[in-house]
This record gives sequence, C-alpha cells and structure tokens, in this order.
Amino acid sequence: MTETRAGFVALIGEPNAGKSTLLNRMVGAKVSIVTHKVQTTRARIRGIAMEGQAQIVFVDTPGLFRPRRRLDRAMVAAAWGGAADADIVVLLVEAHRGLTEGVRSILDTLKDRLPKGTRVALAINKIDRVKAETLLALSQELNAAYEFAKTFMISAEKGYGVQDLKEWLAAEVPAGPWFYPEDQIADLPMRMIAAEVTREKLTLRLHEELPYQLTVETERWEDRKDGSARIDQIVYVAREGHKGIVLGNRGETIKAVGKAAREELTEFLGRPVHLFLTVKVRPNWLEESERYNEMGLDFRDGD
Ligand SMILES: Nc1nc2c(ncn2[C@@H]2O[C@H](COP(=O)(O)OP(=O)(O)OP(=O)(O)O)[C@@H](O)[C@H]2O)c(=O)[nH]1
Repeated sequence: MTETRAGFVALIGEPNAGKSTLLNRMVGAKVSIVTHKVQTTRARIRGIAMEGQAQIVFVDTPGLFRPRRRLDRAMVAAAWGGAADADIVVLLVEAHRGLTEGVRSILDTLKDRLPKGTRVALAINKIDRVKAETLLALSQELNAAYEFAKTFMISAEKGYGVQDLKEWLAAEVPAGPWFYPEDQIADLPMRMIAAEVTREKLTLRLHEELPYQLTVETERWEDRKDGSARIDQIVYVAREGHKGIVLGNRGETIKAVGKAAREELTEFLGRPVHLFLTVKVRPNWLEESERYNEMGLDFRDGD
C-alpha cells in the first residue's frame, strides 16, 4: 500500500484570477456556492480533493488587493492568514493581464510574509485567451520576479493543465494521515454549505446583536427515501446569555432564521428540506474554534 499524504494548499491571486473556478475543477462543483459566499461573509473556505492516496485541503482566500478601508485590510489579513498556514501556495496569474501592479504587490508580500520554505507554484491561468508566444514570455518574466517551485499553464475554465497541477500538489503535500476520513469528504461541502446558510441568516437577522462567538455545525444529514433531506444543526454560543439572543422572544428569532435557511437550502438542493436547529452553549468554544479553524470547518467572519 502506498503511503498516505495530506496538506493544505492556499490559492491566491488578484480578484477574478480564477481561484473559485480552479477550486471547483479540483474539488467538484458542490463547493461553488461556498466560494460564492466568500464575497458576502469574508470567510476562509476550504475544499478537499483526493488524488491517489493524497488528500489536498484547499484554502480559497478572499481576493488579495491593496487595502484602502479598514475592512479591506481585515480581508487582506485573512487572505494572508490562509496563505501562511499552507504547506503550498498556488499563485494564479491571468495570462492576458500578465505581471500587473497587483501581481507585483502580491509577490512582494510573498517575499516578506510567507514562512521560509513554503513552496509557491505559479499557475498562469486563462491560457485560452492568449497566444503561445505571449505565454512563454510571461512565464520567463514571472520566474525572474520570483523563485517559483514550478510553473503551470492552465485554463481553469476549460480544464487544461488542471490535472497536472493536481497531481503535482498531491505529490508535494507532506506524508501523513488524512485530515478527514474518506467517507466524510463526499458530503462535507454540503454540510459546510448548509451550516453557512444558517450562519448567514443569523447574521442578517441579528446584525450587531450577534454574539461574535457563534458557530453553526451540521450534526446530521439524512437523505430520505421520499427525496427530501433532514438536516440537523447546532448553533453554538459561548454564554448562556447569548442563547437568549439567538432564540429570541418565545423562540421567534431562531424560528425565522430556520425558515429562511430552509427556504434557501430547498431552493439550492432542488428538493424539500427539513431543518432542525438547536442552540447550545459551549463555553470552551474559543479553544475548540481554533481546532475547527485549522480543520476548515468554521465560518466566522474575518473581523
Ligand atoms: N477565459 C477564461 N476565463 C476564466 C478561466 N478561469 C476563470 N475564468 C473566468 O474568470 C472569472 C473569474 O473567475 P473566478 O473563479 O470567480 O475568480 P476568483 O479568483 O475566484 O475571483 P474572486 O472571488 O473575486 O477573488 C469568471 O468569469 C470565470 O469564468 C479560464 O481559464 N479562461
């Protein structure tokens, strides 16, 4: 039996570089809604891909751009947080835009901030939009600006080169046990999506009242014979007092949140959903959250 491998890979690049498209190609279509949520929740999202005996856990970071407002700074910090935790970083550069000022500033930040020894692969994306000569020149220019571990020419949209990149990542992640058992991977994205939908509805409903130490986990997911899905989730809060806020007067807040989340999930899944929400106090939430954060199972806002 071959040895198992597992590691974290951060996809970085300017906004619109194609990170979500690439992630979806490597992980599967199911995460697309999660990455769409990045824009609204500013959460760090991960998807998981298996390649042979390797488990690749992707960190899809919010777009890296020059910080202007305070919020932007928080987003950029969150993006770099993801990159610094990773075993391997993949920088996506758009073939038709080339070495832009934005890419230059990312390269500078990589030199300054990335822990020594973290390998960075270059993926020149959207190669379907340019001629071969342009590509070679661009690859040389970029490799002169940074010492990349490897250069890939890909089209995330059309799928060119994506398998090569995935196989390389699989070989590069450290040897070691998988972070997730194989049978959990299949529905993990769906569980994450479902938890994120409820989290979003809570945010919309509670605004600034929202206890910031709050997390939603999908405990159980049952696909029923009649085609519907039963989803059980737990909303964890850190204090007894927070429980009252989330429940609301006579439970009206949690009921409204559950209804809104159920409607969105029903629409997304295209079949009836029975959603059951329970609010629980978990005082040691903070310590645990670090663990969950590491595993990519948590969706708190970045600021
Ligand atoms: N022609 C072409 N278009 C692509 C390719 N990959 C991605 N795109 C398009 O580029 C646009 C941006 O792609 P996304 O995957 O959303 O980019 P992103 O990096 O996740 O963007 P942010 O979430 O804003 O950071 C979309 O319209 C994609 O369809 C490609 O290989 N070729």
